[in-house]
Amino acid sequence: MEGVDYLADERKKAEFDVNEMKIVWAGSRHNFELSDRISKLVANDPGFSKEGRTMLPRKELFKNTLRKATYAWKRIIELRLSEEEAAKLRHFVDEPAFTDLHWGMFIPAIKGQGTDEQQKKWLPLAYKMQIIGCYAQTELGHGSNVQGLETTATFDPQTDEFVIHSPTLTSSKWWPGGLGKVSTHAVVYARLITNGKDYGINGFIVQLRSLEDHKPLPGVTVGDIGLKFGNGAYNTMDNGVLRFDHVRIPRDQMLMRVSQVTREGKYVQSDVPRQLLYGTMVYVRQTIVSDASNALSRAVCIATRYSAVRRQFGSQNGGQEIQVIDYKTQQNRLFPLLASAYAFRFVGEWLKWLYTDVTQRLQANDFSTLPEAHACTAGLKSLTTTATADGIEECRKLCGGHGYLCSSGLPELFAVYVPACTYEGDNTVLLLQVARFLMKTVSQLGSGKKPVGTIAYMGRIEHLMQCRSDVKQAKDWLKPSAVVEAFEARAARMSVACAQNLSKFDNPEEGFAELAADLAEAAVAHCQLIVVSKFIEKLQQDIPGEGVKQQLEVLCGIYYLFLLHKHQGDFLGTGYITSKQASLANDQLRALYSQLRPNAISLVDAFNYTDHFLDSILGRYDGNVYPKLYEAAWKDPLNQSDIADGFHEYIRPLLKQQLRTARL
Ligand SMILES: CCCCCCCC/C=C\CCCCCCCCCCCCCC(=O)SCCNC(=O)CCNC(=O)[C@H](O)C(C)(C)COP(=O)(O)OP(=O)(O)OC[C@H]1O[C@@H](n2cnc3c(N)ncnc32)[C@H](O)[C@@H]1OP(=O)(O)O
Ligand SMILES: Cc1cc2nc3c(=O)[nH]c(=O)nc-3n(C[C@H](O)[C@H](O)[C@H](O)COP(=O)(O)OP(=O)(O)OC[C@H]3O[C@@H](n4cnc5c(N)ncnc54)[C@H](O)[C@@H]3O)c2cc1C
Repeated sequence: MEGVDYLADERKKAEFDVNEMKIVWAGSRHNFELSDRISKLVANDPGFSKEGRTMLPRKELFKNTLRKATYAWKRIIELRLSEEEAAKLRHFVDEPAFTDLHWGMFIPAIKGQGTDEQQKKWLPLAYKMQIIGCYAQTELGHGSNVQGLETTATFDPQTDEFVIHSPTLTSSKWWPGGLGKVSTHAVVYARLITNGKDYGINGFIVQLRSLEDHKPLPGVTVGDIGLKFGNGAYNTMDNGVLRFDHVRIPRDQMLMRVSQVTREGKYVQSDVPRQLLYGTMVYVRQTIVSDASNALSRAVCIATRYSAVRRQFGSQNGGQEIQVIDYKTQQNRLFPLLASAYAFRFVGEWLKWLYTDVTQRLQANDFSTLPEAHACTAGLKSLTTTATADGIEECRKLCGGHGYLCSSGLPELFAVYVPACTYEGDNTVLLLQVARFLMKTVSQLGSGKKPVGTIAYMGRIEHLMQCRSDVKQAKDWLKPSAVVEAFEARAARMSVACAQNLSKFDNPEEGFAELAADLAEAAVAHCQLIVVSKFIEKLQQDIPGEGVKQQLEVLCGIYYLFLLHKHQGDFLGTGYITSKQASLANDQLRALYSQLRPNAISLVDAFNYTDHFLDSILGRYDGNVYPKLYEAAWKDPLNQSDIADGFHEYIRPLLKQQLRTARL
């Protein structure tokens, strides 16, 4: 029945002001109003329909994405949307496209690594989309190891040009999004060679295609790398392959903020750290952390609503069966994911602040916080994307068989999301960057250099190495100080243990390689401490709205107690807690599940997702799941006729043969 809210009873149970929670989730009233307005604008526009997307063959799917991206641009111009509104519109259109890389990496790379003059020349063209760009770093043979890239950019002083060349098959650029079929330009990362000397990697703006007929320019071989995981999903993106055969570009297309090559071919290093070459990656890793809460909350919204609709077992005297959300096992799988979505939201907000802060400092030539910004963006990108990808898959399982249908929205969400664990730095490789930062920090303790920011706790290392938890009863685990100390002591002890083991090796690099798995675990402990601390700090702010703060306290408790339970080996092994205290933590966790249960539906309503954005029959706002699943099945192309195509060729002969066999 249309118009009936099957989840109305659930919504009546809420013990907090959902509208105020929507504002907390959005980050501010302004953000809420912006998201609300733009998401509805997109949902109500048939030009952005998602109908049949997972059924389209690749060519049609891709063309449809081009149509949508162009239509989005048209609406952005017609409605005179600001940059912020335009980014929101692209977000709610919800289809990976070349525009993500144009706006998300090509433009930021020019902004971050181009001189003022270069920005003045290229940015207006890019802002008007008169050129379309991508970020071409990864090669067939090298992705994680940026210093290992093989493409060369050799300066020719005769002509004042760089010659861009792919010397080997493995030097072919491979993966850049938007490269295969759309981009006219790319920021290409190549080894800078001048006067016969190799100065390592630098960025260059290279035109790839004609702006007239879009044909690849002479010396450029470019195409799509082929079909990727999942139906629809990331196949809307033209991840590309690119080879250069001595392609010439003017010298001033080398991005020259970090280093320059003069007219005479002299290499000049600016007084900014070389690591700024990696700045675009830091920026994108930060946006990926913010985006993790979008993806996870979406999956959790679907699984929570469906868990309240779905009933199994326990019917008594002909009454209704039990809602699966009431099973403790379901809660133990679902509620920590709900809590994680909120936790990642807040740590994403904080990371955005950190990124803005480091950017302002860089502009004032203060590079002191760059290592911390790198460690935080790398570590949190790794932590949040791993948890989100695993969480989406868990949500699919939480929806039982129906979660496996594309109409649940979950398979496509997973297929689109899971490469986040790999792109912008493989998650293990990034954790090892955090571990290096931690080992450096431990090695400098006692040198007089005071650790600050997210590693300030290392400054209390003596206390953290010997303190013990003073939790005596389950509710003591609700005290922020008890929790923060537990996570600090665990992280500090794991780092110190790694440092002690490392010191046993004569060659530190050999030791690092041998102990890499332990180091990655220490990095995870450090990153989890950051997320827990930022959630607790959020709760120390003034949070208006009846019951809102209390719900966030419950979520925060679930987040850290679940982590404590899952990693209790670390907490017990480092000797900070006893097995009795671990068991009390688990008692408290169960109690928090019961407190959360009546609020579960309203907590996912607070994400304020439209049905268009969720694109899931199981996650519909009104909970009207079964009729809609039934209706959708009949839209499948296989159901266009009663008799399947292929019946006469394949099924009929088979049946005849069986008849003959039966007669024998
Ligand atoms: C694009 C997305 C945005 C779209 C936006 C559109 C709007 C939509 C609206 C909303 C936004 C939603 C956002 C969601 C995004 C989803 C879409 C994503 C699309 C996919 C994009 C994918 C793009 C890519 O994958 S690009 C390629 C990325 N490649 C990598 O990440 C490679 C990883 N490898 C490395 O980074 C390096 O090789 C390394 C760090 C592993 C090692 O580097 P190295 O060998 O040079 O270094 P060392 O280990 O020796 O370190 C030396 C020294 O440098 C320090 N360091 C290293 N890296 C950095 C850094 N980045 N910054 C600062 N410092 C760094 C390191 O710590 C060492 O320091 P020491 O002090 O110890 O010497
Ligand atoms: C969907 C998608 C979009 C992408 N978009 C772009 C783009 O727009 N532009 C671009 O330039 N690139 C892009 N990439 C490429 C991406 O950045 C790389 O794939 C990524 O950096 C990982 O590198 P890799 O593929 O070389 O992995 P590899 O390094 O080959 O990883 C393989 C395995 O080796 C392990 N490993 C590697 N090094 C180490 C180490 N030192 N210690 C321990 N383990 C290690 C990894 O953990 C992993 O398990 C994209 C990739 C994908 C999947």
